[in-house]
Amino acid sequence: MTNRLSRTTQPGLPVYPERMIQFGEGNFMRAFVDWQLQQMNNQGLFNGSAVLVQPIGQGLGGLMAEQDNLYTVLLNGIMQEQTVNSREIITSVSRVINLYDDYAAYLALAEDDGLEFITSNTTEAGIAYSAGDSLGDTPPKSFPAKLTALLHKRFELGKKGFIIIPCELIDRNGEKLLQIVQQYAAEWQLGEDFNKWLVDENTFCCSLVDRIVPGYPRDKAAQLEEELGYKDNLIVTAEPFLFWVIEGPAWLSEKLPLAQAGLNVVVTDDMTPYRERKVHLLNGPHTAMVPLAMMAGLETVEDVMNDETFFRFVQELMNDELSPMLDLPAEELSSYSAAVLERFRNPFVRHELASISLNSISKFKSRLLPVLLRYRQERGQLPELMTLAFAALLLSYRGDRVARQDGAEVLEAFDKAWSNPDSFVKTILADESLWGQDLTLVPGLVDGVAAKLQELDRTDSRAVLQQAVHQ
Ligand SMILES: NC(=O)c1ccc[n+]([C@@H]2O[C@H](COP(=O)([O-])OP(=O)(O)OC[C@H]3O[C@@H](n4cnc5c(N)ncnc54)[C@H](O)[C@@H]3O)[C@@H](O)[C@H]2O)c1
Ligand SMILES: O=P(O)(O)OC[C@@H](O)[C@@H](O)[C@H](O)[C@H](O)CO
Repeated sequence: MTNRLSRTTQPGLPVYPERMIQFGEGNFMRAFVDWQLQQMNNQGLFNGSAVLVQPIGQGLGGLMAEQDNLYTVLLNGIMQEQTVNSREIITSVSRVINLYDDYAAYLALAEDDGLEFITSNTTEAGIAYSAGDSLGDTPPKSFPAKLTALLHKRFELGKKGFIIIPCELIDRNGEKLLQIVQQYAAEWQLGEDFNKWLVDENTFCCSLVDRIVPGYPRDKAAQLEEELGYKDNLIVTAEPFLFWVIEGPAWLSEKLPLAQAGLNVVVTDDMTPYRERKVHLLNGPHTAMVPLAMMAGLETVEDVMNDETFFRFVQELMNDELSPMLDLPAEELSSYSAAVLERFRNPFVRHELASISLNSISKFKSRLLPVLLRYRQERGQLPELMTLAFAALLLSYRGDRVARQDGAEVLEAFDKAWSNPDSFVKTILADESLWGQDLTLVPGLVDGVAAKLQELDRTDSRAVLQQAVHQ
């Protein structure tokens, strides 16, 4: 029986003053932001830790406390053809506040002049307005309302504002967060002076994060415990690759010297091209491969990459259909695509297709649909592989071949449309609540998707793919 990871079983680990408030204690943030704080601390460039705020009642705060807020990050993968297998005990988290248990401790963060930064990842669902929240709630329900309460307390104390960098994977996340905070400020009548302080004294940045973080290595936990010599219930596995684009003022690079620490971080005044490249060339292929591969019985991204037919599908999708539609230099797109393929091929992390499949309809809408529509518009024909992936997605939402994971309203819309198979494609493509527009108006789309869907339903996805890709 090995000892649990703690400051007692691992004496002598450094302690840093709190400089960042971080909403979200999930796997991603601990392997991304906190891992980067650690790298800066290791080089004596930051000397700071993050105090984590658990944004919903259920979370990892209890487990973190049991381990004195320590955990191990394992980086496994191949980077620039070199194998990376590293492990590190992360000491850059000071504590986790569960604001449902101790709201006073949360609000007290406003008093600490040492705290300069706020980061967050509350999933795509987190940056949202929730009607009914009020300043007196302990706590308010939504993340932006919780943040507004903290900022208001800070303002009342006459202190300086924060540099706020949300990491949620939604477009223009910093602007959206500020907008909702302003909405609460208006609703709660916090006054003109607060509104002015909010904008003048705080810096809301938009950001884009990129690192594949499969999380806790359930299948290898026992073996790792033996290798590490301690038990750690919060191990996070991640790929070595990382990229963080922060749209913000140039001086931020000095305040938060991530790039100086050798980390792949860009501070820019326009993150748009980076966002499009990542969302369409990494997340897009992820979402496209999921229904086709799951219907063929594959389980992980690595399985897809090791299967010749599926690999060709991914490669041709990226090279022939996605890249030509992106407004970036061809060279940059091809080197990014090559890096993505290398990351997908990572033999050390088990990235489950089922986990990527969560909320696939909204993912298709943002990751693939805009490119499909642009292709149709510019080339006067449908992109074959994207159309095939779209058909496979719609078929997979019949629910009889692979498990569906999506919101109740989405599943209801599909069940209703599938109740009449003859008109299914037309009904579902007409549903503006799913796609933000009536897709039956796109010339040829209903027939194109319906033909592929029938083909997939008649045979199997591998056979259909074999016809579609260039052998
Ligand atoms: N895992 C990856 O490879 C990866 C990579 C890039 C981005 N992301 C994004 O990061 C997010 C979190 O991923 P993870 O792997 O850390 O998951 P996780 O389940 O480990 O953590 C989820 C975190 O989000 C919080 N949360 C969940 N629902 C919320 C809500 N409604 N309001 C406020 N907070 C909420 C939880 O408290 C927790 O801190 C996802 O949305 C994902 O898109 C993940
Ligand atoms: O995390 P999700 O569920 O939004 O999407 C699944 C993957 O596409 C995603 O996690 C990528 O691996 C990640 O965005 C890489 O940075």
